[in-house]
Amino acid sequence: MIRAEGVSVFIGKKEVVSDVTLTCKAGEMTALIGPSGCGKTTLLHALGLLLPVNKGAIFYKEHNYTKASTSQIKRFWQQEVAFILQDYGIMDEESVGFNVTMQKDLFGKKVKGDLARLRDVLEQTGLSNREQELASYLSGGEKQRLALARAIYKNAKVLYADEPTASLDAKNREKIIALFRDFANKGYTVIISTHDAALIEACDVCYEVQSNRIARK
Ligand SMILES: Nc1ncnc2c1ncn2[C@@H]1O[C@H](COP(=O)(O)OP(=O)(O)OP(=O)(O)O)[C@@H](O)[C@H]1O
Repeated sequence: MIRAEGVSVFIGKKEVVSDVTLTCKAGEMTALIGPSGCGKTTLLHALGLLLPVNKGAIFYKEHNYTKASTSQIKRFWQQEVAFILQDYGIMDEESVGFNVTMQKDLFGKKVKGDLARLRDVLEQTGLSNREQELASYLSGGEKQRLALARAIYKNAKVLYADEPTASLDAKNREKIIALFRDFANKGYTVIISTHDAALIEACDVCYEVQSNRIARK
């Protein structure tokens, strides 16, 4: 569970996120919605501790992370969460397999980790048999699916996604929405910034960033 209490974020002198109080519950998909430029990505980044907040606090499991040390925040990123962001967080010069498992010999190219599970998550995300390929060969939509494969492999407890279906065709969109649903059904927290009507429809809670309104289905 991720909770924002009275959170405001300024970029320069501009208040981009204003006094947000929001709980993103475990087992639910929460959509951050609103017109372009209203602050969805900024709020998503603040909820993921990628951006400092200027007012208020972010809580994870009742622990106030606004006061956390750098090492506590790093542990949160490494052990608890996964990000599917617009700039992907994918290492282009590494293989697909490495990008999922994040394990290999220091100077080798061999993919390490749990290979059966790696192949399973690649199949789930429509990237079967591509573990040896360089990530730079993937399209934008494939890279987003690769980031989701990493999140599933990692068993992340909180998933942050920024416009995750923006560059997908209808078939892959459906597949990815179903995977997000599975994630939430396992009891994990899913937070998604999106304009996609089909994805919004699949969410349990919608938060309108501009008006600070919450709609629960
Ligand atoms: N690094 C930055 N420097 C200056 N302004 C920024 C920066 N990041 C965001 N902004 C501004 O903050 C506002 C909110 O941006 P944000 O990306 O959070 O909006 P968004 O709702 O996610 O938009 P979109 O739907 O178009 O992705 C915008 O006006 C944007 O120009």
